[in-house]
Amino acid sequence: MKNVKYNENYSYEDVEAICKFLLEKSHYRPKIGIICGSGLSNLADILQEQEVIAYSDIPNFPTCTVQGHRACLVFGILNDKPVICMQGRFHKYEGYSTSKVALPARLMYLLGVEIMIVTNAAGGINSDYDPGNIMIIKDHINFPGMAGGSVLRGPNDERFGPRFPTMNNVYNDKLRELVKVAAKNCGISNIREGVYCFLGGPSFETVAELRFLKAAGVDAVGMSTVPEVVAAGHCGLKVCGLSLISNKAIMDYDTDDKPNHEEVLDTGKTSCANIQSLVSDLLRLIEV
Ligand SMILES: O=P(O)(O)O[C@@H]1C[C@H](O)[C@@H](CO)O1
Ligand SMILES: Nc1nc2[nH]cnc2c(=O)[nH]1
Repeated sequence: MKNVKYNENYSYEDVEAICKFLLEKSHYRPKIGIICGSGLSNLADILQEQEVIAYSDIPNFPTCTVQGHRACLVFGILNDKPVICMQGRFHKYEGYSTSKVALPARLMYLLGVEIMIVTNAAGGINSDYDPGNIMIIKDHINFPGMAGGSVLRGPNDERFGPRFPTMNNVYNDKLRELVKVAAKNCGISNIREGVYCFLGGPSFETVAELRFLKAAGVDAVGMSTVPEVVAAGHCGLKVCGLSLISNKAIMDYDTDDKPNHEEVLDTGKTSCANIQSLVSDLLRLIEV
């Protein structure tokens, strides 16, 4: 087991100190931030003129404990735009405090990022979805948030955003349309658009839970993203969310199939090239 500190709280000043460290280390002033989901760390490979900083070299920065998350920050250029890419996120189920899970979005905000592109691996609940499909997140269901476990729970620091932020259009409609254009440009036909549901994990869902989610209108289920998106929406970032459908949710009792993290990582390996072209063309289309 790594010697991981789970519970520290990250105040505005703590995030500011990390931001200052990075701005001193790097000459980049990123306008776009990317978070890589499980098995999708290679997404950062599309950045040119890279400056890579390991999370462990950043004072007071959390680490990653989940396989498939590389724990590096990569600065670089993509289609003439300065970008920061996080190879590895912090999940609530790892035991991290809410302010640690919110850190990537808040750090991006203080660095001057305007658009956050967040990716994840998710289980496909919609019966039309297959592994390898890419789902543009149109909206989310924040299960822990609906039950009092919001990433914004606790004292509100107005310097990040208001006490009661709206989540309408948090997955920015113009960005969603641009992703569709980018998918066409790249010849990616297996693009979908749907609702992502965030559950606490780390156990995968039971059949009964999956049937419940399907009845509630969920298209894909995962264990991340929403806390980052809520924190990003809180501080006014525009968000684009992409789920790689890594496995089909198992909705039947009469099967020996089981979801597993290896399958999730394998789909990431085989589908990362599609996400790379999609994000690359999206950045060409975005104006910042
Ligand atoms: O970080 P993401 O949401 O991409 O990772 C998913 C959810 C769990 O962390 C893991 C399960 O295989 O993949
Ligand atoms: N909760 C959940 N997260 C996932 N991440 C990748 N696949 C899955 C899944 O089937 N369920």
